[in-house]
Amino acid sequence: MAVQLPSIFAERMKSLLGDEFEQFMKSYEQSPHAGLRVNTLKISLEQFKEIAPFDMRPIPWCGTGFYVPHGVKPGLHPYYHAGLYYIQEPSAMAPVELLNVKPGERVLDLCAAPGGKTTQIAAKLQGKGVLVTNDIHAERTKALAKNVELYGVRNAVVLNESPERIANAFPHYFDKVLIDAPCSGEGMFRKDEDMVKSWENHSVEKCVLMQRDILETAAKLLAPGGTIVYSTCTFAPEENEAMIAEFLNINPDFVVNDIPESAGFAPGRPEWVRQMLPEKAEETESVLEQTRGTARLWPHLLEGEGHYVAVLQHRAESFAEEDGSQEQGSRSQNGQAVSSDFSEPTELVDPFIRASAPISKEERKRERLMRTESREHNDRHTRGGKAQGKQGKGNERGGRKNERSQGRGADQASVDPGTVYAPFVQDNLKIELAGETVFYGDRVYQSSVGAARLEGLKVIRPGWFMGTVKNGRFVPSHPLACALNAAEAQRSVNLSSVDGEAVRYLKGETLNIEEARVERQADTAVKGYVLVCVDGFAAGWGKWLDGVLKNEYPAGWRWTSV
Ligand SMILES: C[S@@+](CC[C@H](N)C(=O)[O-])C[C@H]1O[C@@H](n2cnc3c(N)ncnc32)[C@H](O)[C@@H]1O
Repeated sequence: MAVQLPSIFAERMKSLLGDEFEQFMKSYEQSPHAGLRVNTLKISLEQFKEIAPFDMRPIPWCGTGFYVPHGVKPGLHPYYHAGLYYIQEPSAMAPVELLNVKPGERVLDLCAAPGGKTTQIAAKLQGKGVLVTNDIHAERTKALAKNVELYGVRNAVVLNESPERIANAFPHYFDKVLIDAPCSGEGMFRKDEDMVKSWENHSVEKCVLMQRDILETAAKLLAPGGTIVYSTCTFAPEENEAMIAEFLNINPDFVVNDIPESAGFAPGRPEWVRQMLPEKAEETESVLEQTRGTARLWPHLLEGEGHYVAVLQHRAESFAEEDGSQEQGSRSQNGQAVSSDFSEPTELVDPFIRASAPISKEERKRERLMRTESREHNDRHTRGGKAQGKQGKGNERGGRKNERSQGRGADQASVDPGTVYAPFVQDNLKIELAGETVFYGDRVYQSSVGAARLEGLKVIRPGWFMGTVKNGRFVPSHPLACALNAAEAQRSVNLSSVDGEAVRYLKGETLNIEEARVERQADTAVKGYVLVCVDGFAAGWGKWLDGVLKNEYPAGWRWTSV
């Protein structure tokens, strides 16, 4: 057997699985299955099947998921850099499928880094609605933000917060909440031997404490009638059926939505709670049987690693009974109008006035405050402010106090970002901006939730990062390019993935591109920012001048393999 399993773990599994144990152990002799999920924000499934550079076989529980053969390295293809797919363990695709996200909804991914499930949710939303994605570990939010950006997500807000603080800012706001909980990781032993090593440190007991808190807080974030999907990649009943039974016991306004036993999904095992945790079983007996409708994904019963998923449905009527009104609901919160649908375009004429919904007095005041701060901030820096705040350049903090602590380069011009952003959009893009334009110092974002809602939170990205004001000019960001398609840019150039040109661009090289190759309308000047595409899919910016395409692909993103 390739993987050395901890003996306590093996003994427990033997006692739980009985006759099935031998089959379970045999699964550890096989290699883990590799998968990818097509990013339908950038390419249709049909189109990807036509151009897929490797063999693929469908994953039964995820319409956009495919197994790839062992030895294939999808991360070493230009299409990966163009964000056409996300490399994801097949079982890990199940929770979002079961969350049943629809375009236009408000969705929270509470434990999200590095972002596999966030990018899956984003694809389901198709740019419509709100996606708030969060992780409590600051370091891990870097990968989360990068994946959100690489996959061309326009309507996401990335936070680095505790669930409790998010619940204060977004009470009963979300239609769907995903909790891909921190867990003891037993289901990943075959895929990642480090998980075996860290199993002792991430003891089941420790994880149970975190999961309990997170689940309880998720209930405060959910809108009446909403759905929570709770998932782990562990087998321990304490973290699975027992956790769900405890939640149902404390929250009688929730029920388990049964997951059909198809595609190799096996039912939850309430009897294991009775066997291993008799006190917990006694305390939760009235609801425990519901956990049979949750799902266990077993490595010996399907082609994927070990996972657990529970779908928890809130009964909307119980919310009205408890609160006496629906006022806290997702569509009318505290009298604040929040742009609820990111698909609603704002007028391009003045992208700084949100046209989608009437805004409250308080919100107007906050927006004025944000703009004033932005100006004050730039003024401070032109007078020689302190460079690079504690949070690091990639982080934003909502609100006055935090904005002050941010810090920007002292060389920034005191220009109002609005005066250079709008002309850039008009001259270089063919899109209607959705959501609210938000300024954080010299950085400009389009936000699906707006600035007021984020006040005081540790915000990594308040929205789609459009660009930065540098020396009085607007410089478009890489994430802006990633989320565009060729038709949305005034100028684009196409590079082929097979003749080496795309890889040279991804490595950061300057390319010679003759004028005729720059796609544009007859009346558009050829000189300027060009959206660089790989086989037609946006990968980054270049700046064209006199037959030379200056490479704007960011250093930290470059292709480093030979
Ligand atoms: C299983 S991983 C998430 C994987 C991710 N959903 C994906 O698909 O890529 C669990 C994550 O929960 C985060 N986490 C741990 N405790 C948390 C808490 N109290 N609140 C929010 N996130 C937490 C961890 O930092 C970790 O990144």
